[in-house]
Parts: sequence; C-alpha cells; structure tokens
Amino acid sequence: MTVNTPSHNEDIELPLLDARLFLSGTQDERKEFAQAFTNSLLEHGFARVINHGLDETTVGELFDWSRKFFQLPDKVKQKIEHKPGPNPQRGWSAVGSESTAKLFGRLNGNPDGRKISETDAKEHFDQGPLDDLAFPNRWPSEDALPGFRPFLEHFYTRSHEISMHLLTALEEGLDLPAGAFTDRCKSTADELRLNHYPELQIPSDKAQTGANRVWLHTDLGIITCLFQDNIGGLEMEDRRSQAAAKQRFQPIPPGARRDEMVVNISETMERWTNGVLKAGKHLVMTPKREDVTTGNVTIPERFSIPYFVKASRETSVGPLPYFVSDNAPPVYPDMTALEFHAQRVAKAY
Ligand SMILES: O=C(O)CCC(=O)C(=O)O
Ligand SMILES: [Fe+2]
Repeated sequence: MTVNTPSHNEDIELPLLDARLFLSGTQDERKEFAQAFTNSLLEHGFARVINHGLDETTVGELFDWSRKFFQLPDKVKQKIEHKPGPNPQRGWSAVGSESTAKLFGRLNGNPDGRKISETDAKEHFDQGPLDDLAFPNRWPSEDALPGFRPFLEHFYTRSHEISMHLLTALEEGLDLPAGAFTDRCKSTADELRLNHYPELQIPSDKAQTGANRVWLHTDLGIITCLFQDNIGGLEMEDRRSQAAAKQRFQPIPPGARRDEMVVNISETMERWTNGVLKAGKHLVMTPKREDVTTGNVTIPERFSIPYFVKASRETSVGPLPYFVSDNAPPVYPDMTALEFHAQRVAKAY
C-alpha cells in the first residue's frame, strides 16, 4: 500500500476492475479480481467495476424508465408518496423530503462551505423486494406508466444476483468462509433507488465552486452498487486527508460506459467487519462552472441509480466472529438490521 502525505493534492485513481475475471475466468483470474476489489474497498471505501452482468443497454433502459417516471405529473407521483418515518422507503419522495444533512450533519459537520440548502435537492423512487408483505412496494398505476414495474422488478432481481457475486468476491478477498456475508442476505431486503436531481438555478459564486445536491453521508446497507449518468458530481472522501485540518473530497467522474458500476462500503459492512472495511463517505455536488462571472447559472438535471444491498431484516448488524478477538473487541453493538435501519432513518426527516 502506498503511503501519501495528507497534503497530497492529486486525485486518487480508482482502478477499473473487470468482474468477468471473477465470473468466468480461471482460478487465478478469479483470485486476482477478488483481491483487487477487496483492496480498493479496504483502501478507499470505493471500487469501480465493469462486466458485472448488467450490460450497457439494460442500464441505459433503466435510465430511460427513470426519466419517464420523474416526468409524470406530481399528482400521479403523489398517489404513491412515501410517508416519512422509520420504515424502509417505498414509492416516491419529493424534492426536499429527505435531509442527509440531518442524518449526518452532526456526525460529519459541514464538509466545506459549498452548501445551498440543508435538504437534498433531489426527488427519488424506492423499490424493495418483489414480494415484501411487511413494506409493500408502491407502483404507479399500469395506465400511468405501462412497463415500468416489470422492468424494475427484472432489474432488481438481476442486481441482487450480481451483488451476491460481489459479496462472494469480498469473502474470498478477506479469506472468510463461503457464505460469511451472503448467508446473511438470504431473505432479501435490498432497495433499488432512482434519484433525480432537477435542474437548478444557483448564484455564480456557487457555480464556480460547486454546491451540494446531497450532503456528505455514508449509506446504511452492506454495499451500494451505483450507476450515474454523464453529468458528474459524485465525490468521495480522500482518506489521505483524514489527518489534515481540511477534509478533501474528489470526484468519481462518470465512466466511459454507462454500465460502469461504483461500489461503496456501507455502514452495515463496517459494523460486520468491526471497522476493518470502513464505509465510504460521499456527497453529490453540482458540476463546477469556472467560466461564469455574474448572475444566476443554470445547472443541468442529473440522474443516478443506487442499489442498496441490505442484510436480512432479522440478522444482526453487530461485528461477525471473524473480526472479534481479545485484541479487537467489538466496537459496535448487536441489533437486528431492521432495528438499525429504523434508528438511522428516523433522523433523516
Ligand atoms: O447520485 C449519486 O451519485 C449518489 C447518490 C447517493 O449517494 C445516494 O442515493 O445514497
Ligand atoms: Fe449515498
């Protein structure tokens, strides 16, 4: 591992990892992917993956569906509006309904002076397991958006399969018994989210530096698998700056291909591994416009699609036995994934 001084100012180059090596390569290639994937996540909390099994066409189609959904009139979306509270989110959440700042503000402070508002400048749609009786999905009527539900259900199912391959790679990369993570996801509680950041008018000084669209946060699940469009704005913490007076963030720019997946470690994994794999802190900024001088500036809309891989609801999110010893006592308490989720999400509203 390279050691860099905290004053290091160049962006970290996250390697682009080819999951085909893991899925259909030789034993050595499989090992190579597992190790590189694990190392990227250990070191940065983030990894970039291609050839994971969802191709460019399929991912592109989901972005098309997302655009169509958010173009529906508000009165149609309001029929499936998520009611704020501790339960997993389902259906539509309007712009400003969520505040990552409240959820994480006290924890992380204001990352820098680039804020425009304390509520997130985005609307989103959430889907949980297909057959979820406890927290049923909320779909727009088939007349309003024919084909939306079957496509999303298909995408959800594929995403779950792919995420289990990625967790298997992590098990191998960390030398854990098979099933150490994946057995704890058997009763699926994952969430597929469509994010839409509407076009914004912002003052020119904020356009020059960039302004926040989503506040600094970590995700709550095990890992998150994210697709983004070509606008940009996602930034991750540069961990080399942790000891410095000012935390530094750097862009994770859109990939050359639409199916480039950005994987991050989320809070449940940090807990399971007793802090060995640390959740990747991230935020979303508006793309910077250095060419502007006066007046308000129009910032284009943006779409992103995270798939939050979650532990089965009855499973504990406390440290797993492999990560606890006399030298490494548990630093997180035991509680079920559902209790953990309710506790964390209640703060976001
Ligand atoms: O839009 C993005 O790129 C990231 C969104 C995000 O961090 C989230 O939905 O948790
Ligand atoms: Fe996130």
